[in-house]
Amino acid sequence: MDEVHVAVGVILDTQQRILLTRRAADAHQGGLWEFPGGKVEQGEDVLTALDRELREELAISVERSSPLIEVRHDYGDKAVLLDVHLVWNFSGEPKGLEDQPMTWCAAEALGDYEFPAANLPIVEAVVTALRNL
Ligand SMILES: Nc1nc2c([nH]c(=O)n2[C@H]2C[C@H](O)[C@@H](COP(=O)(O)OP(=O)(O)OP(=O)(O)O)O2)c(=O)[nH]1
Ligand SMILES: [Mg+2]
Repeated sequence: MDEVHVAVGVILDTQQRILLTRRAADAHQGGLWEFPGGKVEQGEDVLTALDRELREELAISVERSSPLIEVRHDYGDKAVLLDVHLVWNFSGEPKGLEDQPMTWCAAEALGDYEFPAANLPIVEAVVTALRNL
């Protein structure tokens, strides 16, 4: 099965809270919370894709980021490579341009949200990264 390359942003505010959005009910892994992002286009650099997706979905643009983790996961109906980056600084005020629910969540509260199965190692990596600041 072809693997879908996805640029994913763990977007932090000044208090190190994390921006979560909820996937549309009819989308793949619908209704679950996610870290914003989307598919890398043919020939596109992952950071370019991340910036483009965050502009499209949230009207923000990435100012400073660092790689966090790469996660491969096969859902059966779809295989993904999540290329996850911490977004330390961004410009603009995030708003759900696709009417997606949105919330800021402290790292220690990530366990209260339902994520797609592929996100488990991401959540662990976020908690570790923020604990070690
Ligand atoms: N953005 C994002 N996608 C995730 C996460 N976890 C996870 O399994 N995925 C999966 C769900 C999807 O199969 C794929 C991302 O695709 P997407 O639907 O966000 O892609 P996109 O924004 O380009 O949207 P579209 O072109 O399909 O409308 O990665 C996550 O935390 N964030
Ligand atoms: Mg998306």
